[in-house]
Amino acid sequence: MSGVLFWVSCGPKENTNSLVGLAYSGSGRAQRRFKPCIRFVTGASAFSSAVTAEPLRSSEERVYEVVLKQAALVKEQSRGRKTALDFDKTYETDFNNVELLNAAYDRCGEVCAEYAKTFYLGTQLMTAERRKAIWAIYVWCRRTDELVDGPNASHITPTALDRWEQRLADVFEGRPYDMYDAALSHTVSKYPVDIQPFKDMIEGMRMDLSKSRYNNFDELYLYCYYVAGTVGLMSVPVMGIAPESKASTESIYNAALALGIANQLTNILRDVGEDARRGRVYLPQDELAQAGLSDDDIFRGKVTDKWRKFMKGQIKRARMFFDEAEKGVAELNSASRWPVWASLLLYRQILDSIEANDYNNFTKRAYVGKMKKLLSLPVAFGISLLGPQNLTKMVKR
Ligand SMILES: CC(C)=CCC/C(C)=C/CC/C(C)=C/CC/C(C)=C/[C@@H]1[C@@H](COP(=O)(O)OP(=O)(O)O)[C@]1(C)CC/C=C(\C)CC/C=C(\C)CCC=C(C)C
Ligand SMILES: [Mn+2]
Repeated sequence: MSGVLFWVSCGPKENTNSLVGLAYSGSGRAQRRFKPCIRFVTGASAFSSAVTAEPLRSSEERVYEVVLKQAALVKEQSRGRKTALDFDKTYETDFNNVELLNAAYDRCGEVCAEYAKTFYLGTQLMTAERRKAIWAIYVWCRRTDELVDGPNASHITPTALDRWEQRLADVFEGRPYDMYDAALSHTVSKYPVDIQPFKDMIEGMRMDLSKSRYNNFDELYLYCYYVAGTVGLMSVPVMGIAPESKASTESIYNAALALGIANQLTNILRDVGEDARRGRVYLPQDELAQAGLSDDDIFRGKVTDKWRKFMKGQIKRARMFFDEAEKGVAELNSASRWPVWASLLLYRQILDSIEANDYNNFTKRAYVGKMKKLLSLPVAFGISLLGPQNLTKMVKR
């Protein structure tokens, strides 16, 4: 992959970068047949989509196909199709490129340290190569999210997202536009990372532009996959699977997907009030109706017994996704487990905080205090070494 370091300045005409505030800050295996797992609403999938010609498939089934494809790619690599070593050799022969490349990765690390301090700390145990690659992926995700969530979000059009996607294709083909892209270009050449989850994340951003209500959990699940489940699928090929793991690749990817879904559901539950003030309701409309609630109750923002009961159910489902995710962490390369446990523990505690706020997610932001955040790091470290059960046993002793 020569040429990865020569990013071209003639990117998409609309400078998507300038719309992404942080971009130039500078500182900134149980073989399983498909089995729909965590379903709350068990009725037939209401996800019929606009594409009526397609047979009715639930979002979970559609997403599981992506999971299988990603898992197959990793297997291909382990059969020796493309090895990290081959690429290292290419770069080690050109010192200047290596210097530039390192600078590009350093910039990614800086962004990561600025935007996600705890996560950045958590990456410190990973091998230098993997850590840098995770930073590069993080930065691309952050920039993509900033397109629709950042200060210039109101100017973002579907065309801008199309350009961002074209640029992504260029990055995957070794034609990066800037330093951050260059790091990602190198990462995707080195690890068996597929473009599909990246494209899907952009699809999630498109969804955010056009959709502000979700009829049922099936629709919400798809959205959560797009904007967060994809992160799990992008990260596993870099974090690596433990050589001693007996689990199927599919089951590990499934756990990674579950962690993304759990995180996003948690985000949604935390931000109910904030989202409502932007005219958005991510909670499934049919479940709200079943609980005797409507958008108006959300806009009114009063914590009632109906609301508490509804929220308990939503929190329970998010926790089930976290539980599903936990099963996969022990299968990752040992050095990669720590940041994953750290992020899992931190996010799951947001759910505890919503409960502690007596389910007032209209005007009180659930958060994890500094002390608890800091404590999560050694706890995550302990779990990543000993496993959750063994750690609990040790603590109880
Ligand atoms: C080790 C580790 C945690 C790696 C992931 C690193 C990475 C590439 C993170 C990217 C995160 C990102 C910027 C995503 C863009 C879309 C987005 C913002 C999603 C939400 C994240 C939370 O961010 P924040 O609180 O800042 O949200 P606001 O924008 O402020 O609303 C998400 C909720 C999703 C994040 C999803 C993950 C971190 C999934 C992680 C899953 C894995 C790493 C797989 C682990 C593997 C197994 C086997 C369990
Ligand atoms: Mn966001």
